[in-house]
Amino acid sequence: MANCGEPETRRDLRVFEDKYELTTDLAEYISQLSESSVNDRGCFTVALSGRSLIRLLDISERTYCGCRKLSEAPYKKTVDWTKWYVFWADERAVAKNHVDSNYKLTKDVFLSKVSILSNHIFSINDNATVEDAAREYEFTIRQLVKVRTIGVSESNDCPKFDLILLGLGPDGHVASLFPHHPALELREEWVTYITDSPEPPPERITFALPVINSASNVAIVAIGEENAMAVQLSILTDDGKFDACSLPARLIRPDNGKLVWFLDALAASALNDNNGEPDKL
Ligand SMILES: O=C(O)[C@H](O)[C@@H](O)[C@H](O)[C@H](O)COP(=O)(O)O
Repeated sequence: MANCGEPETRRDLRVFEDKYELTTDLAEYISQLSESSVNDRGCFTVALSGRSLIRLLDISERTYCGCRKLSEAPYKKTVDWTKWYVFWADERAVAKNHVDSNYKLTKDVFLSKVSILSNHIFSINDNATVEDAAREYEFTIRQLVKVRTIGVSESNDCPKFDLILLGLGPDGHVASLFPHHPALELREEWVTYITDSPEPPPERITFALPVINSASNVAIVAIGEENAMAVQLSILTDDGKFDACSLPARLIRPDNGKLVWFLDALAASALNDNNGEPDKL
């Protein structure tokens, strides 16, 4: 069995009535981290995952009084977007204009609405093979660590992103790190690639675990009942009988950073089963 030990972690559990309240708090959380990173380091390095997490940044299908989005007031003016550096914690190996592209989704619903400098947005090379794209992406990140645009971990030479935003799959996958996948065991690579994703498309690049766990802040955002079991199994404490490789989200334990779970009530609905009342906002 792979070495999937589980060190203690600083974790904050935020549960919201619905995805609108979650979106509002997520926007404030990101805005505050941006401000503190820019004050401390002069820039803010953030890595995104795909799908519903990105859509939450620009939730619009229902006007909801009080729902604040990062791409709108007050943040549109208060966030120092020119200091942002944007990366992807995982990306599908498809063309940038392909419907499955996390870059395309992020550009359409978020990047096109805020003034982040285009040369501060680091997407993968969609003309390369998935293997070369992963290698090139790691090389780009290594260059930015050298000049300290991206910080470096105190405990290893890994990049220390200011924030890594992750979604959660019903099988407990985060980024493109899937249950029992050899990619979970990588310790030297910062960025790796897979060609057998159980979810389409099969070819993806993804940050390796040590990079995610070297971040200053990691947020896992999960909504909907379909994620309730994965949330419960990721958060509940147990006596180590649990093979954590079967649920990659359990392996998200920032070494010197902070983990925050953003959950709507449906995604948190199974937490009561084991641990009693979760923290409720
Ligand atoms: O590119 C991807 O597929 C994502 O980065 C992946 O890790 C996603 O975050 C989860 O699959 C959750 O996706 P949903 O939130 O849409 O269920």
